[in-house]
Amino acid sequence: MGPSLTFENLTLGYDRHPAVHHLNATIDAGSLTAVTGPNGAGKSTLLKGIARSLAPYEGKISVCGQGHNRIAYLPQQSDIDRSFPVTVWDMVAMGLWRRVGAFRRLKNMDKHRVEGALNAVGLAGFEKRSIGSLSGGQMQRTLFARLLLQDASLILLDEPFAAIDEKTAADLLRLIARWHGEKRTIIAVLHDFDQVREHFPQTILLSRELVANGPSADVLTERNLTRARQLCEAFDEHAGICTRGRAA
Ligand SMILES: Nc1ncnc2c1ncn2[C@@H]1O[C@H](COP(=O)(O)OP(=O)(O)OP(=O)(O)O)[C@@H](O)[C@H]1O
Repeated sequence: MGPSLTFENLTLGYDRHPAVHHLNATIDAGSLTAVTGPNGAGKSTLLKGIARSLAPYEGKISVCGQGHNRIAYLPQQSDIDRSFPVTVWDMVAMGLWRRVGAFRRLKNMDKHRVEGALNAVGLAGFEKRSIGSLSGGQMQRTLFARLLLQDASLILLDEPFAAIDEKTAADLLRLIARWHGEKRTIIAVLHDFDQVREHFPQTILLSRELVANGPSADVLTERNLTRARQLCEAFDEHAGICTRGRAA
């Protein structure tokens, strides 16, 4: 079972400007949650906070339960340097680092694991290709194969289906459903509300602050979406960290 998460008065930001503001919400252990909201709503920032690549200005994120340290984070494709000279095989094999160490040779069993992950994402035969030569969809499949090997209990996906075709999205959604069946906790930043309604039981609707949190059908109402848009439009980009919600 993956861990549960609690956000308590969480404020995250950059250069003292808040991007996620006074967030209070919970994510259940083993749940499949979409984080959605307008552009600039703080969705990627929230994932960075959970992945611990960004420390809170205020409040905290508690990750509780077994395997709370086994976090896999898939950043947006635009954040990944594809000019790095590495093959598909090596990129996927990096998913085993935690288990085998970065500099140890792979045993036969590990090699079978890498092959299995490549087969699972439909990339058999691509082993020797450099990642710089892949299409966007093939790169995303490569990154999902690496996630398969990471065997994490908390999986963070930032816009995993941006700029990929329907077939690839459907294949990757099946992998996500498999992880959900294995009771891992999965959090994905998404923009397609129909996709969220169909495949993600829980949603956090964010617009710097929390708009709504709960079952996707209850969260993704016209009323909430309008409120999210209004909040984002009204937000002052230059606002500093405020003291609202700060303990006296
Ligand atoms: N590294 C950074 N330095 C300074 N400001 C940043 C940085 N990253 C994001 N921001 C700002 O923080 C705010 C939230 O950005 P974030 O990327 O979290 O939004 P998002 O909801 O993921 O947006 P999108 O849907 O466009 O990807 C934006 O105003 C953005 O300009």
